[in-house]
Amino acid sequence: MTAGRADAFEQYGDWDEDDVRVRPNPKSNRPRSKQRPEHADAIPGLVVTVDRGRATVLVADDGRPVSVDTVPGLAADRAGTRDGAGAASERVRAVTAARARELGRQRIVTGDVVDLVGDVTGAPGTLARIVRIHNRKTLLRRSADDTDQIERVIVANADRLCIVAATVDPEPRPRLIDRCIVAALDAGIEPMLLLTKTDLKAANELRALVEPLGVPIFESQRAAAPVDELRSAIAGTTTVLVGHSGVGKSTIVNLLVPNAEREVGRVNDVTGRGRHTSSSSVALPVVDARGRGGWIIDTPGVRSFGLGHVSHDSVLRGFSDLAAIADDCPRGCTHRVDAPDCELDEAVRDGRLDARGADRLESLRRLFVSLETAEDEWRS
Ligand SMILES: Nc1nc2c(ncn2[C@@H]2O[C@H](COP(=O)(O)OP(=O)(O)OP(=O)(O)O)[C@@H](O)[C@H]2O)c(=O)[nH]1
Ligand SMILES: [Zn+2]
Repeated sequence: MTAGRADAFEQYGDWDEDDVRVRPNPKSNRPRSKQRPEHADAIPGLVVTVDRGRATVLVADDGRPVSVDTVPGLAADRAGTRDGAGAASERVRAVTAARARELGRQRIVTGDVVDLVGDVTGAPGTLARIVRIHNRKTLLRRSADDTDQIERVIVANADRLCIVAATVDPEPRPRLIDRCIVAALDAGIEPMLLLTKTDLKAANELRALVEPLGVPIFESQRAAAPVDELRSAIAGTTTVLVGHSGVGKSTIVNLLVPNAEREVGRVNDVTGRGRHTSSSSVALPVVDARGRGGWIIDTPGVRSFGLGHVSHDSVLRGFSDLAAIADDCPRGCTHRVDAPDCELDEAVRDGRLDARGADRLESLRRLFVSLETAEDEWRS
């Protein structure tokens, strides 16, 4: 690495991860275009999976960025129900790409919007180069464990995190659900909960735990999965699915995207590596009953959420009503149960927080605890 490249890395190597931090980040105001004046002919694409250094990038034939609006045509095409006569923006091809050297160590993840140069035809055996990663709206991250400050990026640009948990078999792990909620809130991603196997056991306990947080809850039974409701919830968004092995995540993905298996095979065909060979995250198009599109991102490799990178404040910010009250807390207040003169306790006493608000506070404090206790893992 030359000195110049090393400097460039010093300066920009981390900007993608800094990008979604809530605290002000002086770097983010720096113009990036100065560093990357070249590649004016680059075209944008959406990274749908990354496998051993090769990204599969969807590129629209009309050169416009692939968005949720592109999904209906794309899904119809892939399902074979359309003859390819869709609007221009719906014509999409998969391009295999590797990162260009100038990206330094910046990681490319599923959900990234990138700029491509080189052979972008997507023809078999071709390889394009990724020269830029667009600013990320959100970045779902985890630490390797709770003491680790180093963040691993999981998925970029997600709007929602759908936590899939079974009411039984495997036993639900409420602390793990909390951890997922915390990771989502920290990333500015809306959490939602999908409780499966409610035909085997009712969801009451888990509901009671999560409802005060205002997290939307869906229930699914063997013969009655809420496919339409989920598709509507996903429409217009990029929704990441996480869950312990065996909870029924694949079952749901296959219901939401009837050709998902084939898709996975097809995506991997593009990389020439066959199907079912990787545990990488994959973005799949979902269309709801009204024809609106969205993406789900299945994350088979995500087994844990180390929260070493998460602060109390970033969790509190997910609760704007409580955060507004906590503005009046004593300096350095931890807002925990034992915090002296916490304004949130005062608000319960003087009625600013009603019974529901008090429940919410209790749940928030439970989330704080998940920042302070050792990590739990999804391991079967
Ligand atoms: N009774 C019942 N069984 C379900 C339900 N959803 C899934 N299952 C069963 O649970 C088992 C696991 O389902 P999968 O969809 O493979 O679970 P997964 O979360 O993808 O697990 P991995 O494939 O190991 O990652 C299968 O035998 C499913 O048939 C449900 O709502 N009710
Ligand atoms: Zn406080």
